[in-house]
Amino acid sequence: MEIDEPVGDFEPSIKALPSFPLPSLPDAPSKSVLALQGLDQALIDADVVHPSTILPIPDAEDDDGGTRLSAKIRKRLKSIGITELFAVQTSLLPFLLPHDPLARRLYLPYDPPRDVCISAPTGSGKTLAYVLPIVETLSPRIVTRLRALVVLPTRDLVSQVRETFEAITNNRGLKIGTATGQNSFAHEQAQLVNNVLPSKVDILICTPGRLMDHLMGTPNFSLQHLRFLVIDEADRLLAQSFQDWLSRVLAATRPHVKSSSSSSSPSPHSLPESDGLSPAFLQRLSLPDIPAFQHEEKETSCQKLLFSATLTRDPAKIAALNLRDPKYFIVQSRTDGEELHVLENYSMPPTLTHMIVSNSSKKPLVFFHLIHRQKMRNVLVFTKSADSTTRLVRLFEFFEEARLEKEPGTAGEESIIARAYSSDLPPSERKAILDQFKAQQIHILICSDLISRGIDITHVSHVVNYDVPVDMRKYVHRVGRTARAGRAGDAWTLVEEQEVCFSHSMRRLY
Ligand SMILES: Nc1ncnc2c1ncn2[C@@H]1O[C@H](COP(=O)(O)OP(=O)(O)OP(=O)(O)O)[C@@H](O)[C@H]1O
Repeated sequence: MEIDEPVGDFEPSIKALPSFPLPSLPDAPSKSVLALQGLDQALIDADVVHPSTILPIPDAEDDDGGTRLSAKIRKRLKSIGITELFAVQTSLLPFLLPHDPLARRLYLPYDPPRDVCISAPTGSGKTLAYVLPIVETLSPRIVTRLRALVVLPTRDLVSQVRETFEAITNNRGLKIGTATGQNSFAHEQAQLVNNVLPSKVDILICTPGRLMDHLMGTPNFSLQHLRFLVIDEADRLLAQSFQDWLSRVLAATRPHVKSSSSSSSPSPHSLPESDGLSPAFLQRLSLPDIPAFQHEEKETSCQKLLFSATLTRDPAKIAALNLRDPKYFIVQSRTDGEELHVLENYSMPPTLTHMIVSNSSKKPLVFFHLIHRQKMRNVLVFTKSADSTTRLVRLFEFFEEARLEKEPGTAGEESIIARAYSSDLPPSERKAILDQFKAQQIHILICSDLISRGIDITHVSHVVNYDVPVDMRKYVHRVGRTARAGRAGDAWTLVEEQEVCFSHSMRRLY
């Protein structure tokens, strides 16, 4: 008989003993939870945008369609063939161009703007994502001050970004300058400042080395009015020291209040006499008659915008930037609950990638065969150095000559033209070669990593990694020269037998 079973009218006198659950291990945290541990909260709170997101730009004058762009800029975009905003632009524009006109002011000393980090695939339109808000915000300015500084790793990228700014401003209104060291220092100084007009440009696009030269050696060159500091290809620039360029630039955007006991005067170039002072820099003046100046805390209005397809997640490097309440945007496809994927991997366009294994002595022939077999034109080829670039061009020309001479049925066929693009060439020749490649007079451009980042040549339909890139980051930027702005493209990697393991493990990490 069971002890708690009622017998007749009697209630059981003994109840069953309570039972306790058997001990068990707690559930292991999910991979995505583990991946988030130790990460910056801002990164965890990132807005993840799907790459296929677009926003049409309406034709009507009085309807911005949610783009937050003025009718003038929308008209300008249409005239250069841009009819919709890409994913990175749809998320960044509303953030940088708030509805409230007060929040779009040039100076926001009491309510400074949040900094922004953007990770989006190669060719996804990051340049316009910062050019448009900068032009919109600065256009109403009355006097010219240096208000937007765009830092890029190479001269080629500086001229490319300048072209984009010029296409949007249509060479009217805002003044755009560049500083890359391509012209003499005195010439650049004369373009940027003079004694009457402290700044002759509203927007400066530059490389970090030349920026440092001007910061230290150009009188009246000041960053006190900066409203935007853009660091494009941020991971590469953050890895470069250049006389500690980043901390010096950041220091130049911030006022350092002079202590009343200090008798030292500011350095000649840090506080231009003839320039009007920005509100935050007013704190540096000792004005005994107006004590309020010293008590009101004003922050610099400079908003930092960091862009890359391979944005660093290294907390130490990000901390060095001293970001203000940063907002992250990540353009990447994911399904719900795939945070791990989002946070651990690089953003890549849907480029088709292939791998061919060959031994090193046959590599030039395999490459030659690949070009002909696939009937490739508009090809960008990456080698490991300027030397290998020159060698490969010679070999290719030699094979091509032999083919046209000896192979039956090639009579009258046009030769395939390959050219080297390397740091050994003078800038004017490099530009001429790039222009010929853009005009499709050169079919194959063979280069080292010099143009693996940022360069936008729309018709590149194939990328060949003749030499395996040293890491995944380089791989992403190289193959990102094709399949840009939603176009088709493919990438090939020639892997030597002894590199197969390395190549596989590198791509598995991706
Ligand atoms: N909304 C748009 N509509 C059509 N084309 C666009 C749009 N936005 C950008 N593009 C074009 O897409 C191409 C790639 O843009 P961009 O060079 O800004 O890419 P990116 O994201 O900076 O790439 P990378 O990481 O390689 O530097 C350019 O030719 C640009 O003109």
